[in-house]
Amino acid sequence: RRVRKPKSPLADVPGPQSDHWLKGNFGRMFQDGWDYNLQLQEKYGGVVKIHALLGTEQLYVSDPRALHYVVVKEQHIYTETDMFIMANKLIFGDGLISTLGEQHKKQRKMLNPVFSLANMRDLLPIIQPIADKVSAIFLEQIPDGDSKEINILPWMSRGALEYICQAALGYSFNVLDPKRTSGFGEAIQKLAPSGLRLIFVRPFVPLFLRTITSPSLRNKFAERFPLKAFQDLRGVVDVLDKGTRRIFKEKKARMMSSGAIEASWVEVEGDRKSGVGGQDKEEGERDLGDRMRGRDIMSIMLRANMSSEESEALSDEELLGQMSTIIFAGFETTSMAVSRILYILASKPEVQAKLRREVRKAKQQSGGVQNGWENVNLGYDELVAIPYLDAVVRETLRVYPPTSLLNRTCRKDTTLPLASPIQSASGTVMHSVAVPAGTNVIISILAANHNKQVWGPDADDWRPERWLTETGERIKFSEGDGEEDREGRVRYPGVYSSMMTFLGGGRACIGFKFAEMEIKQVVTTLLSRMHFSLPSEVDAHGNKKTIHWKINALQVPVVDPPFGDGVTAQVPLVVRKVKEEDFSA
Ligand code: HEM
Repeated sequence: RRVRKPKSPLADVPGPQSDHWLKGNFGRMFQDGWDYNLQLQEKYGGVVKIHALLGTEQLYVSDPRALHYVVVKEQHIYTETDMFIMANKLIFGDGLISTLGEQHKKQRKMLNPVFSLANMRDLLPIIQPIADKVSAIFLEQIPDGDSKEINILPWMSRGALEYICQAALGYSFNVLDPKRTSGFGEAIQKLAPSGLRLIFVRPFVPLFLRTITSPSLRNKFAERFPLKAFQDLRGVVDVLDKGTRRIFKEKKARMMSSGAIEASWVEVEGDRKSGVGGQDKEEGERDLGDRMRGRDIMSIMLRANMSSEESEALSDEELLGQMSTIIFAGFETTSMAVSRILYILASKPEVQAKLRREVRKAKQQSGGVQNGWENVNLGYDELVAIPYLDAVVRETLRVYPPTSLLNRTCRKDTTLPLASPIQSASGTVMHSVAVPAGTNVIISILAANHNKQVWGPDADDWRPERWLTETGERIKFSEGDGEEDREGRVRYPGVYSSMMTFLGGGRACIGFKFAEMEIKQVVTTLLSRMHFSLPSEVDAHGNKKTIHWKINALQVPVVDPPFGDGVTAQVPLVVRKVKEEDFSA
């Protein structure tokens, strides 16, 4: 007699057939998967059954009410996957992205105020010179009265790294000067590629490490693990760990010796006064102690921790874990967003001109234009108050979210209610989906941000005006709960405006205000001085040089053959000094 295979608990959830015995549907989803991801939602609805690695089944979720359950209402049931937590612990130590439950909550409680508006206002003028430096690097390369094609991607990436290192650690690692970059700066730049190469093997690596309970034995195994990407990553992590530990020790010692924990900032005079650091400093590294005056995230965090109740304070290991976590989380995401905005502006000259006009107006109104309006540095409130800039940034982050897919594991049998019913595989109408414990859930930020029922029939179009009233004011949006609002529209539980780019709930992006501030500062600085356009090169067969944005695990912009190899990440744009006509194109 033939033994019947037991029916899968997800059997009735609609979804595509598997494409491959090993990769399931992951090949199409994670490699240049833009169309595939959007079609999944269009064809099957807000909850889709997909085939993951080795024939396992997962849920692919973009319905607003279902996502409200996953990230807010039942976030304790849908936790980060074991592999994610384990791999992050190995890489970053005890930071926010490596902890769960009460420990994670305690860390968030300590860290949320560190990213307050007041701290952002304080940080902005300190990091303005970075945008000025990037702008100077571009201008130096352009011959007088001419233009030049520049691959902006590495500069956006180096700029974002400098931003996050200065803001997080109060240190410069000179990454904008490739000849003098410190070992620490180089290590972080390698972190993203080796981390990404590991995405496909990550599910298996920690699985076997997890079975080893002794930490020292686990380390021994990790040391000998025969995979180059894994070993590269370990080398990078080692440099990161040593660097952050050293800086942490210096700051803590300074703070203890100054005894000014309660002060709004601690006056530090670098190595001279504290007598720590200095001797260990690496080539190409600069302590910004005097300029930062304790306003960097690590110092703010240390002060907050020292003055909090013992039961609420974090251990030194937990504080340290936050530093590499914040640097990693805030680096490639932001640089990809700025690159995407500049690419869009290059392809839409009329939008670029309008934005430049708005920026000029804001800078002129801000005053102090004796040295030229383009050199005026806007304060935090002035910068975030430019409605069109805000609309361009938000619309880019909505249509092209830098992280498009996230993973969770459901820990207890439960049910996902839906805002929009779906048709089951057997043809019935489903208003909710039963989710058995152990099911992996993919949160599709991309599909959520393109949901036509929420964003309208033109959801796929990049249209900044959707964020503005007819008179150009900013429309006010509130956080959603997956229910209908008074106008009958369902909203997502994103940190703001129904947008899932920064997620929502207890594990939402803690650095979203910082990210938006940085993006806006870089864009306004560059746009005030330069004009960007797409490459116009054409080969003998009439093929035009084009940039193609692949959606893999992260976004990867490449140049299609014959001009590029279709693999190497790059964004070549034609750059020249701004002219009067560039305000009215
Ligand atoms: C455009 C830029 C950014 C985007 C799109 C973005 C997006 C996200 C998303 C989707 C998550 C949730 C990840 C998950 O739960 O698996 C997240 C978490 C996080 N982000 Fe961001 N992020 C950005 C910039 C930043 C910056 C600049 C910082 C730091 C200054 C930062 C720090 C973090 C941290 C620490 C977490 C972990 C939060 C937690 O688990 O409690 N991010 N981010």
